[in-house]
Amino acid sequence: MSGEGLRERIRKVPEENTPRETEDENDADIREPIFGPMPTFPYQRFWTRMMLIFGTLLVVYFTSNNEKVVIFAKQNEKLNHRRQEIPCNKSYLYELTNLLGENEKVRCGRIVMDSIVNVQEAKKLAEIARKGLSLTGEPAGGASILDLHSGALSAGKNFVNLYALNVSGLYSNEDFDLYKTVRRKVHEALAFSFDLPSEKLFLTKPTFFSRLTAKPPATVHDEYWHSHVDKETYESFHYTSLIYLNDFGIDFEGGRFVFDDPDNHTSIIEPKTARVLMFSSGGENIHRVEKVLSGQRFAITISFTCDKRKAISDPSITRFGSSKSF
Ligand SMILES: O=C(O)CCC(=O)C(=O)O
Ligand SMILES: [Fe+2]
Repeated sequence: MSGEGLRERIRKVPEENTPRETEDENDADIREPIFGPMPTFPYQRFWTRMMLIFGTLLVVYFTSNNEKVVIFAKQNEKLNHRRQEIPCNKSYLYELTNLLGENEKVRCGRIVMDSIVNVQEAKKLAEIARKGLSLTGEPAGGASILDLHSGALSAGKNFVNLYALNVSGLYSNEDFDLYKTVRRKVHEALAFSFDLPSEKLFLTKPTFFSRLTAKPPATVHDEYWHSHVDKETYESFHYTSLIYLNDFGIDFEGGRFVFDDPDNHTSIIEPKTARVLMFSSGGENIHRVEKVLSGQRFAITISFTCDKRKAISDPSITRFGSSKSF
């Protein structure tokens, strides 16, 4: 077909009152395909629609917030040693390498161990916490703490010094011995798990019992549910350990421990009596505690540093003889 002829046909004006669609159809009739007929395949319409739907689903998947929740340790399971190794935050790694020397490999991550502290020990620790915390009356709400090292004890919006209260017979020698025994076990387990010589790890402050309730907190400092990095909150921390002293889902509702990881991923630890959670305290372990919805949640935070200058010693009953302020 000559080019002249083709132009002539395209120029052909449709008849008056002919609807637009018809016009196109007419055009299609007149225009002969230059490259031959369009290829077709069986069920073409079906497959085209399927591809459209699939494409839409893909777009929705990649633009949605893609939340992923993993229960790292369930309340009803007993874990010997569950670990997750993660890369250390840069500044944390730098600080630890400076303190430990190039020969020590700094390892970061999280570990849950349900068998290094026994249930009986955890129950005794819970009793120590309850007795001390009850001295200042009904829970004010939010988080209350008792620090046997400094004597700091929550009292409403303030703290009082437990050792200045002169409460005779509150604790026995055995209570302090138990505290030390448990601290040593955690110290050894932590050093072993993070591949560090235990003499390069020191107890540091603050190390404290906590009680969390569903009541509104007395001050913003008692709002325990905010995401944070322990190294930023408590400067001397390099490794954090927590021993849970009662049970999620039995003694209290809510109050699960949550690691907030990149890409909207969260990893959850459900508290259970005698469960030990240990983790590196740098920016690789952003975490929070969910709000307690009912009941009272008890735990003890035992913290460790690799900086000898920040070391503290175990608490002792002799402090009851003195009223030194904290
Ligand atoms: O009680 C817990 O499970 C964690 C508390 C905590 O993150 C903290 O005291 O820094
Ligand atoms: Fe924390």
